Amino acid sequence: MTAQTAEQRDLAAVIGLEVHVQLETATKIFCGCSTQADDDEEPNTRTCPVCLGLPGALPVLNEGAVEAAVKVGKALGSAIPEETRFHRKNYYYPDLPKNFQITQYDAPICDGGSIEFGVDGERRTVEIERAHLEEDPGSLSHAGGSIDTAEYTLIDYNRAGTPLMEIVTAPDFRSAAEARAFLAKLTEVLEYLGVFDVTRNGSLRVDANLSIVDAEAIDDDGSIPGETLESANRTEVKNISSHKGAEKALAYEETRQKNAIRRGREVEQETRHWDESRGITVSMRSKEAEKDYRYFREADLPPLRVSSWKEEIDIPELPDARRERFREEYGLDAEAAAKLTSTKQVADFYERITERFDPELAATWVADNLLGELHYRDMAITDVAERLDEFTRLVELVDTDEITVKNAEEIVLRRMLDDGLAPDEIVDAEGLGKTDDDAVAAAVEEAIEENPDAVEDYHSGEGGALNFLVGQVMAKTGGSADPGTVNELLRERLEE
Ligand SMILES: Nc1ncnc2c1ncn2[C@@H]1O[C@H](COP(=O)(O)OP(=O)(O)OP(=O)(O)O)[C@@H](O)[C@H]1O
Ligand SMILES: [Mg+2]
Ligand SMILES: [Mg+2]
Repeated sequence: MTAQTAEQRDLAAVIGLEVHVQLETATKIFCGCSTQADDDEEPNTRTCPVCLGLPGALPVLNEGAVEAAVKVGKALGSAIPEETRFHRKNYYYPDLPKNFQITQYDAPICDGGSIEFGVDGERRTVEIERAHLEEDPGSLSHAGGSIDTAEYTLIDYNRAGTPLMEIVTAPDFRSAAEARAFLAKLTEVLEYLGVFDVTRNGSLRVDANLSIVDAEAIDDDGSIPGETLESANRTEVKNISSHKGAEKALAYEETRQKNAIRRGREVEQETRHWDESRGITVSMRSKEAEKDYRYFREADLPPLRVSSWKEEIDIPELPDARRERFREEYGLDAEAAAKLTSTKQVADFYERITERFDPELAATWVADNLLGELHYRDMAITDVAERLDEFTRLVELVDTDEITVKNAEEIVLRRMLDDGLAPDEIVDAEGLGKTDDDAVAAAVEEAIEENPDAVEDYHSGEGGALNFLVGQVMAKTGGSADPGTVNELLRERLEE
């Protein structure tokens, strides 16, 4: 093809993701070392002969990791085969002192599946090719921060042996934005399953694959023939640690590869590195082929049968289903249902509140007031999950008309979060208890007596007079009367 025709070609990006997620277990996948890092821990202290790969040390599979993997498989709709096996993937790199990684190859624990997600107001489904269990390697820190310029590198094996799942998608994405929306959905599902902690540093790492094909090669239903996919040279950007990073790296690769093709150059099939600070991908090495890894069976681990056990492993209601149920059962609109199911903890909190109150009142208090105030303070629902009773009491104070909505929102809720006080303490301290009816009626009488001019203005039809009188009554009651009631009482009294 000449450069001329290359320029005229209509090109499309093809993207597939390999997502590595750390599974939340107490101990590592093949030994008893803890997976929980202390903030101030020293490197290479949470280790033992197994995760250091010392000769003769034998792995023992962690049941908790298998259970978490089965949950992931059930959520993805994967087939979970009768028998699954472990393999050694051989490579020489200091993050794995054994010089091989225990992983899965031809019999992964999860086979196939799919995930549905929304992007730009549309629903998309992406196929999952497989999801397998493996051990996390150690972590490397490159002096100066960048792998391609560092003078030396330090190794920490505390992470080595953390249970990982590699979830591999089909090359079904057509844009970087789609890939990012998928990652958000996947994270949400994993969090609902309770097998994953998104706040943990490095708990999700993405390898992003991208190639460019002729737009004509894409069938009407959006699928791409296998031979087109195979013949397209793809790059794999390794080890991206955020959703946003994955989107940016893919957008960069798309532009870079399209430019190369339009200039008549061939794209190298290679592994690249995402340089976050420079916002570019850089070449690391040519892409290793499967044969380079010399996969063979891990003889130290027997084949694993989960066939009967897997039936006993339950998963919770997943985000889409819960969203739908919230709309039907509680009559919420799409926006409120989405907010209230954004995490499992928020949804659980909301459902506890609805046990006591009208679902709409509960929705306003959780979705608008509570989440809004939490967000403003950089807090999460998990920071208040233990104060459910206090929050229930706050809604009750409003529901039974003991305090005004305004005071509840602007004083009580805010002080609950800022000062950690209980609602009744705040009501007492601030004198927010609504003045009783007699006191309000007395204040109305006083206001009318003291302001004959305003009363006259009211009768001659001046609109502002009533508001003025309401203001007087509110001042007399120290702001604790309900403005609506005051308004009504004044009107009745003036029309007598
Ligand atoms: N033409 C293509 N363009 C973009 N992505 C592709 C293309 N063909 C395959 N892919 C994607 O590349 C990824 C391949 O992942 P897989 O784990 O199977 O192999 P690998 O990357 O060769 O191995 P490794 O796990 O050692 O990195 C999948 O997500 C797949 O969708
Ligand atoms: Mg892979
Ligand atoms: Mg790969």
